[in-house]
Order: sequence, then C-alpha cells, then structure tokens
Amino acid sequence: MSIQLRAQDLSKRYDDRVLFHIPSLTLGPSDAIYLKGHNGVGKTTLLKILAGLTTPSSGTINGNEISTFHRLFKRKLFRDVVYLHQSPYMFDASLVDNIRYALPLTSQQGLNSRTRAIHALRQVGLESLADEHCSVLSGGEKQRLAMARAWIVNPSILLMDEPSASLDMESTQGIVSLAKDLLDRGSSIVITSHQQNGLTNLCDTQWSIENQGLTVTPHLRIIDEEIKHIEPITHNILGN
Ligand SMILES: Nc1ncnc2c1ncn2[C@@H]1O[C@H](COP(=O)(O)OP(=O)(O)OP(=O)(O)O)[C@@H](O)[C@H]1O
Repeated sequence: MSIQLRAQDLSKRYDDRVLFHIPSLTLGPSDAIYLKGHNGVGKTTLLKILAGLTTPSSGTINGNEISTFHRLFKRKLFRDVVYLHQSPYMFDASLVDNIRYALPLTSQQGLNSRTRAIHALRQVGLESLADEHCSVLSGGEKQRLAMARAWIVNPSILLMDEPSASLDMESTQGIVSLAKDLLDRGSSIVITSHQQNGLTNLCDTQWSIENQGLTVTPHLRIIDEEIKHIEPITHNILGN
C-alpha cells in the first residue's frame, strides 16, 4: 500500500525561535527524497513531525490538525510511516527477536516469523549473529539491524535520519539494497545525510531547509556505477 502525506502551513518553533514554516508539502507515493540542510535547521524535527512523533506548532497533515492528542491517540494517519532513528533503540533481546518484534503480534510466533527475520538479517549481513544478544552490536551494526527491522514491515513511507552516519561503504550497500527494494515496491523514502553516497544517489528530489523554509528541487545524482549493479532482493513465499 502506498500513502501520501499532504502538509499545509507546517511550522515548528521553540519559544521565540522559528525553525521552519512550510506552506505546502507533499510526500508520496513512490518519492525518493534527499533532505538537506545545515546542522540544527530542523531536519530531524521535520521527519519526526511527518512520522507523528513530534507535534508541530501549527499546520495540518491530510487535513488533520496535528495536536498532541491526535498524535498519541489517533495514530491511523501515521500507521504506515516508519522513522529510522539516528541512534536506533534496541529491545533487550536477540537480533532475531529484535526483528520479530516489528511484525504484527499475530505473526510474531512460529517458524515463519523466524525465517522472515533471518532473511531480513541476511540482507544486511547480520545472519551469523541472529541468536546473539543485541548488546554485542557496534553502532553501525545497530543501524543495519534497524534498517532490516524497518524493511520487514514494508512501510509506505520510510524516514531515514542519517542512516549511514556510522557505516562503511560495504555496509551502506546492504542498506541501499533494502531502500531500493522498498522504492521498487512503491514505498517512499526520505533520507537525511551530510554526505552524498549510494543512499542519497537513490533520490531524485531534494528538499532543502534554509532561511526557515523548504525548497524542493530535482536532485542531481552523482553517476554511481555501483547502483546499477545492486542485485534485486529475492522475495520468498512469505512475502519478504
Ligand atoms: N525539545 C527542544 N527544545 C528546544 N529546542 C529544541 C528541542 N528539540 C530540538 N531543538 C532544537 O531545534 C533545532 C533543530 O534540531 P534538529 O535536530 O531538527 O536539527 P537537524 O537539522 O536535524 O540537525 P543535525 O544536522 O545536526 O542533525 C536545534 O537547534 C535543536 O537544538
């Protein structure tokens, strides 16, 4: 399923400091967006508003005023939106269970869920650690696990906040494959990153937060031979 978020008059301020005011913004279906801006302009804040994790100071999304009440108790609007945190949270559990817990309750038990979780871990090169406790993971490995966990739920919109900050090139490629797979299946992605890399090269549109506003322009990709050679992910009969 692909959804569209349409925001009007979206603004965020902290006391007297206005971070941004965006008269109109549309996201999805099938958008690949590189969100840019200097440190502190409000990229994370905008992503969290679009994910329903932060209340804007004003504005509507799909015609709904986003109050704290709406955000917390009327989550339907954001049900299919996943925010990938810069420092992903981990459940106190094994890698495989960390992935399983993202699945709907009815699908969490049983062999199928384990097979699906292992398949997801394989995509980011963590299959061999499947039954280890997640506390053994490095920062970059946690980001890979979080990406596999986001991918397995096949979100309509994936908001990726500095997903490659602590990844080397090889690890970034695993994440690129999963992001590309979501795009191929009709999802939208938004990526913040201070460096251009294989992930930002997936994007065809650029959002820039500057002067407390948002400008939308085409994203000029660096010609990246590696993207052409990404193997498509084989989907199994279980749907991932
Ligand atoms: N709860 C809060 N109270 C006051 N100010 C806040 C709060 N949360 C964020 N800010 C401020 O809002 C500004 C924007 O923060 P945000 O994390 O969205 O920026 P960013 O563009 O993602 O930055 P970076 O590129 O460094 O990650 C920052 O100056 C931050 O200090």
